[in-house]
Amino acid sequence: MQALVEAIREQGVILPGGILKVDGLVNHQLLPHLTREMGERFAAGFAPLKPNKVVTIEVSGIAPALATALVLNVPLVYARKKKPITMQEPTFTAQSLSRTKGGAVDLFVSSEYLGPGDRVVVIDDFLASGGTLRALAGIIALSGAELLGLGCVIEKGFEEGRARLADLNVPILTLANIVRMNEAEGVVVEAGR
Ligand SMILES: O=P(O)(O)OC[C@H]1O[C@H](OP(=O)(O)OP(=O)(O)O)[C@H](O)[C@@H]1O
Ligand SMILES: O=c1[nH]c(=O)c2nc[nH]c2[nH]1
Repeated sequence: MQALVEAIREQGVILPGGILKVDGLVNHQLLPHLTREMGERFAAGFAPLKPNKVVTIEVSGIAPALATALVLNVPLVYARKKKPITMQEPTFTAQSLSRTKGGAVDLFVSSEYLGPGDRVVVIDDFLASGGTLRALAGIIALSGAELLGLGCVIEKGFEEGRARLADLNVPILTLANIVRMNEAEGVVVEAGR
């Protein structure tokens, strides 16, 4: 997605610990036209699989996931990181590590909104180590739903999350790929795959 690649080139900042700051387009401020195109790209890629639900994780996954769900015309379910008292039991839960806040994070999805018969596409903002998507895939498996595909806005190819998720045996679609990033070269980014 060329517009995304250009926005990352313009705004991406390398932070310590191998973190790419893209707060101006994905993680704090959103650019609606860019978000809409993300949704269109994911929807075009996944529509042939006939999903009936999009699943993501709060908070940064919600915008691209909603843009995708709008085009596919299916509901969007987002995993919560704290279980609210409104959430109906039984719930499906898994743990992941937060890359930007540190520490373990619990993810919760209620059986009220995910279960057998659901055909799910997962959308998130970053694919880095793959740990978060692995946790969400675990929740989907626990629920009895079928995972059809994974879509991430930005892949950090050098963290090799894609290879780690290969055993899930589903297509992985990303819109921009960070090949490497360092002080000398800056952020080396190409179209996703
Ligand atoms: O592939 P991984 O190594 O698991 O990294 C990707 C995850 O890390 C971020 O979550 P984080 O909890 O940092 O932030 P968020 O609250 O902005 O979604 C991001 O939103 C992805 O969900
Ligand atoms: O804002 C972010 N920048 C990153 O580099 C990253 N990796 C995983 N999750 C991330 N979030």
